[in-house]
Amino acid sequence: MDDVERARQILAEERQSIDNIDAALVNLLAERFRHTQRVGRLKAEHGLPPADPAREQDQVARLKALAKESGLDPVFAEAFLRFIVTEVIRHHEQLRRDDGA
Ligand SMILES: O=C(O)C(=O)C[C@]1(C(=O)O)C=C[C@@H](O)C=C1
Repeated sequence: MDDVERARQILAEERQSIDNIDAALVNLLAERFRHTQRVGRLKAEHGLPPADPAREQDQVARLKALAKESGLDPVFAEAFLRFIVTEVIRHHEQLRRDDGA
């Protein structure tokens, strides 16, 4: 096997690992959103605010520490969490509107 062939084989193996990880991430995100939908319904039913900035601060601090330990860029970890939480809050606000309708 020549060098290029070997490189192609490694590339294919790495891509298989990446595909597996992407599938796990999607499954985990779906599971997270199932929980946040329950939280959103609870908040809508009881008139609680969709966003909780204090809770978010704790989550960001915890995830940044975990990211550092794992060798992941903590700035990226924070941006990723904020991206998800922004979508969750949008869902919560929709549930609040549905509940009030
Ligand atoms: O914990 C909550 O109160 C949630 O609504 C969940 C969640 C999250 O996605 O982690 C979303 C919005 C809040 O601002 C804080 C956290």
